Amino acid sequence: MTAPRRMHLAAHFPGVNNTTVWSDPASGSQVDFSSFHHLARTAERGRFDFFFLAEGLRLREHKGRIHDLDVVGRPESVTVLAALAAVTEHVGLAATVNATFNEPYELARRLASLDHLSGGRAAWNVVTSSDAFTGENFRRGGFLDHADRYTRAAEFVTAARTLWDSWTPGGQARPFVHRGRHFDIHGEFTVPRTPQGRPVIIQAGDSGQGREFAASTADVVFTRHGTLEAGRAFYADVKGRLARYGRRPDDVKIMPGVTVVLGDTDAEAAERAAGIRRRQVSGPTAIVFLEQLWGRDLSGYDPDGPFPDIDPEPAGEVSQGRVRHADRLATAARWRALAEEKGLSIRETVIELAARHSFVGSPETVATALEGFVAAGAADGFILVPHLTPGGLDDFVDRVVPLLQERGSLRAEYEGTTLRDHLGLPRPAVGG
Ligand SMILES: Cc1cc2nc3c(=O)[nH]c(=O)nc-3n(C[C@H](O)[C@H](O)[C@H](O)COP(=O)(O)O)c2cc1C
Repeated sequence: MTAPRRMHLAAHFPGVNNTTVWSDPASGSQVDFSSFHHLARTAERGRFDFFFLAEGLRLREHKGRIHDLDVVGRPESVTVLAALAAVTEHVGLAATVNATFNEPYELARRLASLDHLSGGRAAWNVVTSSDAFTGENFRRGGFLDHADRYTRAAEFVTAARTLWDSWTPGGQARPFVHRGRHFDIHGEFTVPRTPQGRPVIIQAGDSGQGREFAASTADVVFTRHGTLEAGRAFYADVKGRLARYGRRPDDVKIMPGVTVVLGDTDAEAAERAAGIRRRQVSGPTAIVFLEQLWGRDLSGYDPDGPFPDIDPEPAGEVSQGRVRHADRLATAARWRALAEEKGLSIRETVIELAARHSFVGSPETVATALEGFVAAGAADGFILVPHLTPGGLDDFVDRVVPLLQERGSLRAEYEGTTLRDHLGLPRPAVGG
């Protein structure tokens, strides 16, 4: 029997979504350091590659009020990770930081500092942000179109690499120069070359441009394509783009964000999953979910009743922040067809659309399914998104991780010290 392929695992600290059941009595603070500490230590106990923090630069609004499904506020990622560096030893520390509103010199300095403080465990998830609403927080306002956001992001990473590479491995600072469309900078970088040479780059965009950016630049791709079929298509697409940049399939790790619900038996897990889904989508949550697409007030509808028979308002905006629907009428028609075909209420339809769990079953069932994804070329690993903070991955690490380790599909111990070591990525040569 050949050994199974090793998978890479990461832990996602819950953020802006309705995955997290903040109303659960077992749910803790999203701000207290003890929450970050607990989840990061759990990830390390499970020999995960990295701990991941998302970023939202503006609290979403719904009907002019702070969106009550969101965590109301959270601390800045690099700062949190710097504190975690002191209380963890091995696990990678990945910060989502926007490339539209920051500047290369300042961010490269912060990430290089994190790489030093953590002994080579820093990663940067390069996101571009999607809206003028977020931009209003900044001096630059809306600032860039979708297309320009990726050219800026690509140039941002190139500039950051120039800065990271400007010190010789021997410890000499050399002047740097970067001249491009978005940045024209030169000078001397203040942070010596870091343990990883350069922090790991993660990318999370899904458009053609986002995928191209990932293929040219990223070490890890965080994707939403968490079903077997969609995962395989995405995986083949992104890996197929690499050769154009002189890269090999193994140079980029593809990691979908997934949820796991465990039980002693598959039946018990299925029952728990159904209960969690209902808590993730309350009646009012379901109406809000629909209003985001409809762009109009639907508060008169009964969440346990049939789907609205009126159409969305094509130009209506009741929500501000990261909700995007390309074609509202077509999407509404699709949702309505699903409701009618299965005889579902509004709430049941939203549960079906928004709260499906990726892996549900006993520890054996889940371990086998995760391995199946990797074997089938749908993923190189997974970013686990728990529904509870901070204890939501305790069970996974206690019950699934030992099985994966026994079967050889997950490392039993860390074999290197840096995040690049965990991911099997070489330390880049200066200027390479
Ligand atoms: C799985 C996933 C996670 C993301 N996480 C964040 C995030 O934490 N913060 C953020 O500002 N944007 C996040 N984004 C948004 C992307 O950076 C990007 O702005 C957005 O997907 C639009 O780009 P696209 O059209 O290429 O998909 C995420 C996107 C995906 C697919």
